[in-house]
Amino acid sequence: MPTPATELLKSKYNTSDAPDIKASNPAFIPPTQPLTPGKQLPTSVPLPVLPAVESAKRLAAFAAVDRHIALQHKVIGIGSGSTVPYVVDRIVAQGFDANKDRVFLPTGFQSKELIIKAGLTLGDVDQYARIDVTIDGADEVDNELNSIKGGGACQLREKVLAEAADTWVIVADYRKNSRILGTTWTQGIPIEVAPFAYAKVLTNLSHMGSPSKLPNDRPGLSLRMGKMKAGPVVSDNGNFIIDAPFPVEMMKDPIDLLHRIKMLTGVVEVGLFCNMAEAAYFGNEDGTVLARLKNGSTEKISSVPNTPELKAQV
Ligand SMILES: O=C[C@H](O)[C@H](O)[C@H](O)COP(=O)(O)O
Repeated sequence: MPTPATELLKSKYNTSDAPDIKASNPAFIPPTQPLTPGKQLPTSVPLPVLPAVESAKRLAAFAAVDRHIALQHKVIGIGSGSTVPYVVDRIVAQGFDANKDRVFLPTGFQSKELIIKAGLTLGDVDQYARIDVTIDGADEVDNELNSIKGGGACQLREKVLAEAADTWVIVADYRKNSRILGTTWTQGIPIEVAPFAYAKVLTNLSHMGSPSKLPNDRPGLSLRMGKMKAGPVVSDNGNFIIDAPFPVEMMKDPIDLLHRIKMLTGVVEVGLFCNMAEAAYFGNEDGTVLARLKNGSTEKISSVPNTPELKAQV
């Protein structure tokens, strides 16, 4: 008996008993069935042309899926942020057969919606403690593949799905590629805290050296407040978020900083992800992708199959 999810998934792939969705979906990529590992998707796919930064995100996401999500991977973690929808698009493009026995675990409300809307099978990390691959975005990534995450307040679930994964991969655009964390993501390390403990943790962080003001009168250490909502941002887990910037000397050693912050009672999780990533993919404005690998090597991927030509992007 097919489940509603199977039916939705079938319809995504334009199988014989489903309506032709090509006309209504400009990002539709014809399924390759059966998909064989390493097989390239068909050419001449009508993907929409995107502004440069969005195009860079899409390139990174597509390259990461092509390299890290193979047929044998059945439990897949889907991260959060604006780059991740392209990850889901590329996974969907692997075809019905590739996806029908897979389960997808979200890192928050947004990715849960993405999984459901794509017609993929939703699971959770309490059912699948071991994940084959998790792909996620990041706010900034350094040379050692340490990253700042939590710009969207998802870092707790993101870290659980990163740790549970055999392979954790970062996707981002060129703006996130950095030498020292805190260079471009200046608003601070996102820290999820138990609501009743926030004032105590703010005091602790201040004593640790997080300034209350940044140059040019920008806000420093602070409780993250909602936009279009009176009061603080509340995470998917019902907690508050503190943004804590630190001086560059402290940011140079993110592992030490992570350990010190994590030890503060009331802290639930810290948006510093250290020594976790297998690889990071950065989409560039020129249509290439920079792959930075765990072993310290880098690779320039000069073209990603089935993406609009560079000339179409500029
Ligand atoms: O909490 C949010 C996450 O850590 C995101 O993965 C991160 O903020 C990056 O998001 P984006 O891809 O939109 O820059």
